[in-house]
Amino acid sequence: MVHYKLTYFDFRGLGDCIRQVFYLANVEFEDERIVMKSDEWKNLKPKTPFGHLPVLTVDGLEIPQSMAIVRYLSKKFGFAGKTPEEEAWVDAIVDQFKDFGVSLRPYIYTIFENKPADVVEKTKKEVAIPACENYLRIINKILEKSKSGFLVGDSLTFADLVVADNLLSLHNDGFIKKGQHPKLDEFQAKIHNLPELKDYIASRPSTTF
Ligand SMILES: N[C@@H](CCC(=O)N[C@@H](CS)C(=O)NCC(=O)O)C(=O)O
Repeated sequence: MVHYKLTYFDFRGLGDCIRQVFYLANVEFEDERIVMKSDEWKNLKPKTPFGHLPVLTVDGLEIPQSMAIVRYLSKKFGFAGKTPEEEAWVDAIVDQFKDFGVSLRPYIYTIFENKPADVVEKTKKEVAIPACENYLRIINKILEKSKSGFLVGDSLTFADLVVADNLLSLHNDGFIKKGQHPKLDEFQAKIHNLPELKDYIASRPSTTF
């Protein structure tokens, strides 16, 4: 049996969609959770392929980069799209999610660098909120056209996992208010209530992001 070990931090972040693929596929994995501000991470960081987590170890082979990992597992377990065109759309949505993350950076830095409250608020208003509105508009538009309620095709793909978990973070951060985007709320609930995921989602440590 293949031995999978996922090394990530003790929050959802970029790692939880990977954990969720294992639950969906009902495949055992070692879920190694590390505290970011710890000596354990300080010692491990230089030994990782790219100096970041997540890293997936497959029978001793290390694979870095969250989206490469989730795509690799999804291809193996059948959640990457059923045709080359579906695969392209799954990748496009995930790339859009990554672009959204990049566009939020100036705002996130104001928080990490403890900038004065007025600078944080200004960056939130001028950068983060418009970026968020643009991203949510794109996802909404895709869902409005979807007949299955999934983002691509008629079954779940890893794009659904990535987007649904990110929507939860945007709710937790106050970027989305309950009821403001019913289609997105409905979508997130649909994914997180899938029978294969429901118990894990209910029992996982509750973190803001
Ligand atoms: N593009 C990378 C980004 C990885 C990344 O930035 N990971 C963060 C946690 S989400 C990290 O390792 N932070 C700790 C550090 O850089 O020391 C991916 O998607 O895996």
